[in-house]
Amino acid sequence: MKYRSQQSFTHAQPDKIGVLISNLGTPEAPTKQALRPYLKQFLSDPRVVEVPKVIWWCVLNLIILNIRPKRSAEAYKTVWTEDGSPLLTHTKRQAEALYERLTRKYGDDVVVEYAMRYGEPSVSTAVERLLAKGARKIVLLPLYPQYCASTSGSTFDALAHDFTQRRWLPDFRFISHYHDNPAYIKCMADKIRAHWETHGRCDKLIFSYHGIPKRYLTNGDPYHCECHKTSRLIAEALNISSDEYMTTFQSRFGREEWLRPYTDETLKGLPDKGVKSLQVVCPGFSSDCLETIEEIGEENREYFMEAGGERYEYIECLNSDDAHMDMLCELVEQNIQGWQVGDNYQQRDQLAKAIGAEK
Ligand SMILES: C=CC1=C(C)c2cc3[nH]c(cc4nc(cc5[nH]c(cc1n2)c(C)c5CCC(=O)O)C(CCC(=O)O)=C4C)c(C)c3C=C
Ligand SMILES: [Fe+2]
Ligand SMILES: [Fe+2]
Repeated sequence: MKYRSQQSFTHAQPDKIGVLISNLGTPEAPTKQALRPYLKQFLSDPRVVEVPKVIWWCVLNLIILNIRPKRSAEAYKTVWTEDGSPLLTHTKRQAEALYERLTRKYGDDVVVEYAMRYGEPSVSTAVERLLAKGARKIVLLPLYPQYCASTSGSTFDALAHDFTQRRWLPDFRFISHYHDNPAYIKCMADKIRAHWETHGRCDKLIFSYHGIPKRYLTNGDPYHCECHKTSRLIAEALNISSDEYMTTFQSRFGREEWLRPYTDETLKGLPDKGVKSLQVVCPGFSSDCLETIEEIGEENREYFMEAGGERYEYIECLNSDDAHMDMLCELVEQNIQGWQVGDNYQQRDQLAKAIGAEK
């Protein structure tokens, strides 16, 4: 059979709403062996690396996959916990917290799953779980506040690809971004304000976002603009002026030019300009992960202090903070408007009886 059927379907099954949250993905373990397949899957995605296929196949397989897994494994070792990868742990907790909130309001008419775009549980695994639980309407929420084709777009591709092999397509909704959602901006501003209340203020606040090749911006990706808009809105909510904060881009990969200013170069240069104390926050990451804990929390701290900085504080991501989970729950609710839960059940059951096809 070319198309997979809905194995679990019976006429007596009410329609449920399936909420699928996702994040980038992470290796199975902080080892060279586990990094290789993870990086291969990730960096083979044409949404991530937009380079002609044959050229990129050679670069990836002959160079990068022979060097990078060892280096990345060392970095992952520094953030790995007893529960595993921080990104996976936070995403799991977020799914649980979201489920708790949604079931409080909608009972068992709503089911929640989480997925990793690269690695496990994959988008297909999560979809299978949602369908098995009776989801007939699916809302996909990639946990990237700012839209980028390489992240949010790629997650959409994975979902769409999964359904190319299924007979029965549910109703879909896709939350492509929430970079200027007032509740998200408030969460970020409150998190920073709470940090100020316990630690006081520094000379500057740095908003550091994951970078992308500059070429993607010039080819029309809205990511750069959305990052700047997020920073501006958070700054407005905090009532700080444009000389009290900066937007920078981190995690450069490869040789081509990425979005500027680069976080590492900026931090190395600030002490000479008289900026001796910094607070750094990463509004583009909904969960702490390698790129925030190790790169911002450790590596960039060293750059700044070695260049003459005196005080450096990293402000954690929203993770599964109550305020963040309330905000994400509200976002999901806004996007399931008009979907009546369990609505088709009775009609379908009556129809099935009428045609004698009851199961
Ligand atoms: C938040 C949005 C992200 C964008 C945009 C993004 C783009 C992007 N990333 C790479 C290459 C790598 N990224 C890696 C890790 C990583 N990236 C994101 C998020 C975005 N990436 C996260 C959340 C993580 C951390 C995952 C974790 O397990 O904690 C890595 C792997 C680590 C390493 O070897 O450095 C690579 C490689 C490219 C090329 C890219 C281009 C658009
Ligand atoms: Fe990345
Ligand atoms: Fe990094």
